[in-house]
Amino acid sequence: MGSSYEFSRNGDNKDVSLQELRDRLAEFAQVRGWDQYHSPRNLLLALVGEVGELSEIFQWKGEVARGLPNWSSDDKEHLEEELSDVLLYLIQLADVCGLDLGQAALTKIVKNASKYPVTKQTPPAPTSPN
Ligand SMILES: Nc1ccn([C@H]2C[C@H](O)[C@@H](COP(=O)(O)OP(=O)(O)OP(=O)(O)O)O2)c(=O)n1
Repeated sequence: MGSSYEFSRNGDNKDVSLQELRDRLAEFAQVRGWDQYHSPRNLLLALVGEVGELSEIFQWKGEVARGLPNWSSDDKEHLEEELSDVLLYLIQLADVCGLDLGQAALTKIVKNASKYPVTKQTPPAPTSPN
């Protein structure tokens, strides 16, 4: 039983679409009979729980440099997993709400751009020679 691609990874490095993730998640839930539990509220609570697990990774670490230069590969793998859990629940939440998350996000980016137009940046003040 199970889908032909259930355990396959994206081996050719092509972009993964939100639609593919949505479809795979829908099948994952459907073949396990978990649809009944995947109400919007339950998925939201699961999402918030995973955001908590994601936060724990950064808890007490102080500021973290971009690119995580000093992190072990185990720590980075853990971060990948928790980020994925958040994304996967977010995609499922949008799906059971009947929303197109990709289109909604694109629309929101356009809206953000008109709310925050690019302005000419004032260069930083020169430092005093003495
Ligand atoms: N009813 C469920 C249960 C799990 N998942 C999927 C979405 C998440 O990607 C992952 C979450 O699984 P766990 O609840 O086992 O959480 P973790 O993977 O974070 O495990 P743990 O909390 O033990 O670290 O599984 C799902 O879609 N629907």
